[in-house]
Amino acid sequence: MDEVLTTREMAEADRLAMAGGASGPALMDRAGAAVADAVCRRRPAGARAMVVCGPGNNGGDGFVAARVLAARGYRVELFLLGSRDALKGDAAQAAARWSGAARPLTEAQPAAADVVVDALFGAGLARDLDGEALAAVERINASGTPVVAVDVPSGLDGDTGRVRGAAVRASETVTFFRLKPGHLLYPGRRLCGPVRVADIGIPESVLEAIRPQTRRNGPSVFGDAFRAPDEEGHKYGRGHALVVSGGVEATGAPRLAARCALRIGAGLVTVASPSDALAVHAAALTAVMVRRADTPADLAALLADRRRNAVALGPALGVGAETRERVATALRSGAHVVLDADALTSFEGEADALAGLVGERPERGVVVTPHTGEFARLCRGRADIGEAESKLAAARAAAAALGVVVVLKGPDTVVAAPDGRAAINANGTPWLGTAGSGDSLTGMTAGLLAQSVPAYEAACAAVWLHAEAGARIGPGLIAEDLSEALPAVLREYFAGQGA
Ligand SMILES: NC(=O)C1=CN([C@@H]2O[C@H](COP(=O)(O)OP(=O)(O)OC[C@H]3O[C@@H](n4cnc5c(N)ncnc54)[C@H](OP(=O)(O)O)[C@@H]3O)[C@@H](O)[C@H]2O)[C@@H](O)CC1
Ligand SMILES: Nc1ncnc2c1ncn2[C@@H]1O[C@H](COP(=O)(O)OP(=O)(O)O)[C@@H](O)[C@H]1O
Ligand SMILES: [K+]
Repeated sequence: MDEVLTTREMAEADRLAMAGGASGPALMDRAGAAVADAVCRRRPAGARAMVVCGPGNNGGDGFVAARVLAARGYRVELFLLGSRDALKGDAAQAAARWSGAARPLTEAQPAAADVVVDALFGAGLARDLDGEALAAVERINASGTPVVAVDVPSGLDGDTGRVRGAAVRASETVTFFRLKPGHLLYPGRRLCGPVRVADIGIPESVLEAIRPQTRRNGPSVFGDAFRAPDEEGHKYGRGHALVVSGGVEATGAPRLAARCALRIGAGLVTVASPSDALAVHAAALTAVMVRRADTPADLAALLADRRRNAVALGPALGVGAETRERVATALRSGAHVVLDADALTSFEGEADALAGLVGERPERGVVVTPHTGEFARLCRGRADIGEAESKLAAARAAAAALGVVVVLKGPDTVVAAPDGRAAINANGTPWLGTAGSGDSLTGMTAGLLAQSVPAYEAACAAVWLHAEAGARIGPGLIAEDLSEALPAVLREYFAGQGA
């Protein structure tokens, strides 16, 4: 159920279902009935339901919902953008079975209704709203009346999560068969409200032909790759993560990362520290080890020991030539690499230089974990990435250009692999927006890479487990809590695998 379909893929699912014997009107009937069910959960029979319909099949779903609601005793008024005669195909058939009036959309007064069904535009939204449609959306949003949106809130682009001119602010959304990217990407996610995915009779088997490349992030994405340790295993079988520290005034971030790397299961974790910070780290760390590394050559010497199989650089490391050299050293070693924060900003506007270094050792995993600001700096000058139509498209383009797994962070973190796979995360909490939260994610990623989880799955697992830990703590969360919340999160995760 975690596949996410683009509007084009959804149309293909529809086509394949019909080629396999499903009928268009039957699909539309189930879609409209699912919308009516949502209205019934919200308001009792007898309530005033206003259905606003557009000129395509989204409007067709609205006609079905109107018919079902009227039959269940609701007082239904239906308003249509355009004329009834202009409706085509399944929508025309659905309209023919609606015995009530279809009044002009300009007359719709949503403030007078108990609930609005928004069936103006769905997957077929082709341009920014204007004129009558725009005015109707503005009236709906000003009314304060609860809204059940059909497929997507009208005006929301289902592929990008962006608003085209204006969009309905829905109380809930009923979509069909699978989620679309716009339900998960902001601002779309907020405009949808809770999203219900209705089964309308499209068989699962259509997915084998469509092979969707996008998923909602969760254990279905990474569960096969991240398993509990083997019964007869030992710490050396769970890898050794190295976290590179900056100077004495910047030791907290790498320590947060190191602790998370250990908590998520790396067998050993070492902080590589410059001399001036050694004593600070030594005093603050117990299970995590400390080794001296003043120069990039020192780092290279530590990484020459191939048992140190994952390295994280960036948190509080400082921006500049020295950090670039450390990044180059890490990328030339045999270790898997996570780059965050200053490690990425040190390549500001030079994504190609970073891609060149990555390309020297294509066999090992590299994950970058920028927030939006770091991403924009790194990709400055790359119009193909900067002007991408969505966060999802931008992360994918960057992953392909850099040859790395990109974790583009935020409330709707996107993880993208160079081969086109992508996952959108949705289990977080705004309480994660706190100092050191990203450093913790970097550490979790390194800890999973150390355990030989492949880069894409490691990134997806780290993002999901980090968000899960954050959501469990919620109000009052500080970054130190994240590592401490992991044991309970991991226990449940492994229990879910039957481990
Ligand atoms: N696929 C499936 O499996 C199933 C799909 N189902 C349903 O079908 C929906 C998709 O239907 P759809 O393709 O007919 O598109 P839809 O969203 O109704 O809009 C197209 C119409 O709007 C118009 N229009 C567009 N933008 C506009 C604008 N800014 N301002 C004004 N007009 C604008 C556009 O006009 P045109 O661009 O041609 O001028 C055209 O007339 C989908 O969301 C789901 O609800 C379900 O029944 C279950 C099975
Ligand atoms: N509103 C939010 N909802 C969910 N997750 C969030 C939200 N804001 C931030 N986060 C998450 O918190 C982390 C913040 O990372 P970052 O900005 O690098 O923090 P820092 O640099 O302080 O460590 C990221 O994993 C991000 O996805
Ligand atoms: K809609």
